[in-house]
Amino acid sequence: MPIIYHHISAMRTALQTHRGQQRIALVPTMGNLHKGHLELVTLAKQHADIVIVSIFVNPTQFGEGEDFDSYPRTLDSDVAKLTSVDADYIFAPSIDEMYPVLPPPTCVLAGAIANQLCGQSRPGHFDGVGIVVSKLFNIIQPDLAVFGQKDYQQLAIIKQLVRDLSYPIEIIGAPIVRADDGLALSSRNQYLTNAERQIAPVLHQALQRLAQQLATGKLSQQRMQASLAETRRYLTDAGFTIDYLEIKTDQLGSITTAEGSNIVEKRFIILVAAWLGRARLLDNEFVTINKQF
Ligand SMILES: Nc1ncnc2c1ncn2[C@@H]1O[C@H](COP(=O)(O)OP(=O)(O)OP(=O)(O)O)[C@@H](O)[C@H]1O
Ligand SMILES: CC(C)(CO)[C@@H](O)C(=O)[O-]
Ligand code: BAL
Repeated sequence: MPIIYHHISAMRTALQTHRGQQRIALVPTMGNLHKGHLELVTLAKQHADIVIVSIFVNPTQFGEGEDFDSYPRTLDSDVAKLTSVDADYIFAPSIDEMYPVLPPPTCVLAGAIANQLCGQSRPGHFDGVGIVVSKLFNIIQPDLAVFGQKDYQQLAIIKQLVRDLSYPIEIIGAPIVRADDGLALSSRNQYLTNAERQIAPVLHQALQRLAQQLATGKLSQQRMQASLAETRRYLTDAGFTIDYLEIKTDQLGSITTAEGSNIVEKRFIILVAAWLGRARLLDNEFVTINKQF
């Protein structure tokens, strides 16, 4: 069973016996763990000797009117799940422990990459992620940290944070873990009613369909926009309210258009966020253009 620490000083002391001798991995989470989180731990175990899972529902990344109060907090069952994958430590601090002053006057801002996609509909969200992840990195000082590709923008922002603040930490992106019907696992899936849960896999199906359309033939800006518009209609008809459906480079830059309006990139990513009832679902899918085009 993993050892649980609620205080920064005790967590740091425990890690002293490992530091320098064993490779330490951090898996940051907000708890209410599912198979997606457990895969992050399994991946971390493959790259490190000691795995710490942090469980902290971080208030600074929730906006006004968001689900901070109702976010599921399930520490006992999380501990049981982490025992099954052999996690070594759980770091589960209180809000006071993490934030002596709330909101913290110190900011970690990610710039342009954070002002698009999820950052547009959740202003300040990535500032909150930036500060809490910086704090976790400083407290744990891991050799590596694992984040899921489901939250692709978050992963890109954390890679930028590590580069810009010179953290000596390797960042590993873990593939999206899905239910059998293709729905990306997420703690917020439990906000779906039974009827909505039947519809939810359409999100991934729509991404796969769009990816297939875009991967074949010469891809012009017009054809890309038409396929995006058609997919937006398809999702809206299925009952989703689309927050965004966009195509970006793997670094989350804009797609470039050459003369003749053809798309330059041969590999790019489709990203979507869409509401279904009370749940805001995220997903993404990479597209690689078939070689002959
Ligand atoms: N299905 C998944 N596949 C891979 N990684 C995942 C998956 N779901 C969550 N993660 C990763 O787990 C880490 C912790 O995420 P978090 O605790 O917010 O879980 P979540 O299921 O994404 O919850 P939420 O519903 O709040 O988005 C993040 O790095 C996230 O990308
Ligand atoms: C990285 C994280 C644990 C920071 O609170 C959170 O944003 C999440 O669960 O993805
Ligand atoms: N997994 C992302 C955390 C959040 O939605 O706040």
